[in-house]
Amino acid sequence: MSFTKSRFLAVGQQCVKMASRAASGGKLAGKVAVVTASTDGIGLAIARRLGQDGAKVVISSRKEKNVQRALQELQGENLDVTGMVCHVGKAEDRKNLIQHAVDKYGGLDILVSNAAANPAFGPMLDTTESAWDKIFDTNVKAAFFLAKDAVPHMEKRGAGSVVFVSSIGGYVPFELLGPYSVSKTALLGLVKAMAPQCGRLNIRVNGIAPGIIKTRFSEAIWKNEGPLKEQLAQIPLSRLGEPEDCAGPVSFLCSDDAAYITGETIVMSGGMLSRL
Ligand SMILES: NC(=O)c1ccc[n+]([C@@H]2O[C@H](COP(=O)([O-])OP(=O)(O)OC[C@H]3O[C@@H](n4cnc5c(N)ncnc54)[C@H](O)[C@@H]3O)[C@@H](O)[C@H]2O)c1
Repeated sequence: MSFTKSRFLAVGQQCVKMASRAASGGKLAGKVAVVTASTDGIGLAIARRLGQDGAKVVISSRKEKNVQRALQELQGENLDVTGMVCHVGKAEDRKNLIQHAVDKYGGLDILVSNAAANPAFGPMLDTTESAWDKIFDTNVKAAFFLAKDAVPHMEKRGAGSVVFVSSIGGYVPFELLGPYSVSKTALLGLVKAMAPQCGRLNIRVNGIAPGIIKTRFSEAIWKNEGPLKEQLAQIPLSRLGEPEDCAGPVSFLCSDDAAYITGETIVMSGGMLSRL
C-alpha cells in the first residue's frame, strides 16, 4: 500500500473513532489539563485529543498570536479550551499558567510538559555552554519546576497525572542532536525520580518517547526525499508518525485506564527504536 493511501485510511479510521469518543462523553470528562507548547505540532494534537476525550484544556505557547490562532481552531471544534502565553523558562509564566487553570476551571488534574528547545545541531563537541544551558533549562529544569507547581493542586483533587514528552533520542542519542538527546534521557530519569513521592499522593508520573513525527521540528527529514527514504528504511511500520500518534497514548496515560501505571515511558516510533 502506498504511503498516501495508508495515511488516508488512517485518517478515516481516526474520524470514526473521534465520533464514537464524542458520543460516549469522554474518558477525561470533568478533568482539567494544562499542555505546554500546544499551539502547533505534537502539543496541539495532545491538547485537541484531551479536549475530545472530555477534558477542559489550557493551551499555551510563547507567542500570543499563536495562542489566539490555536484557541480559535480548537474552540471552532467545540472543545472547552482556554489559553495564555507561557515561556516555560520563566518561573512567573509557569506559576501564572497553573494558576490560570485553577482560576478558570477550579482545579488541575493533568499536566503535559511538551515544550522543548533545540538550538544546537552538529557534533557533540561543538556544543556551546549557552546552547547547553538553554536546552537543559527548557527541556529539563522547566519541566520539573512546572510539575512541582502543579502537584499541590493535584493533591487537593486527590489524584493527578503528569506526562513528560521525551524522545527515542533519550534512549539512543541522535549523533547530531547530542545535548538535546541527553536532555530527553534526563526526562526518562525525571519520570522515575518523581514517581515514588508523587505516587504516595495518588499522582502518576509517566512519559512518552516519540520517534520521528511529522512536525516542523523534523521537516529537514520529511521534506527531503533522501533523508526520508533513509529513515523509512529503519521504521518497521514504513511511515513517519503523525502528531495524533502521540496524542492517543497521552490521553490513555491521563485516563483511569492507566490507573496502575506510573514511572513508565511509552515509546511510539513505529518500531524504529527496536532497530536502533
Ligand atoms: N517531531 C518529532 O519528531 C519529535 C520526536 C521526539 C520528541 N519530540 C518532542 O515532542 C515535543 C513537541 O515537538 P514538536 O515536534 O511538536 O515540534 P517542536 O519541536 O516545534 O515543539 C517544541 C515546541 O516547544 C516550544 N518551545 C520552545 N521553547 C519554549 C519555551 N521556553 N516555552 C514554551 N514553549 C517553548 C516551541 O515553540 C515549539 O512549539 C518536544 O518536546 C519534542 O522534543 C518531537
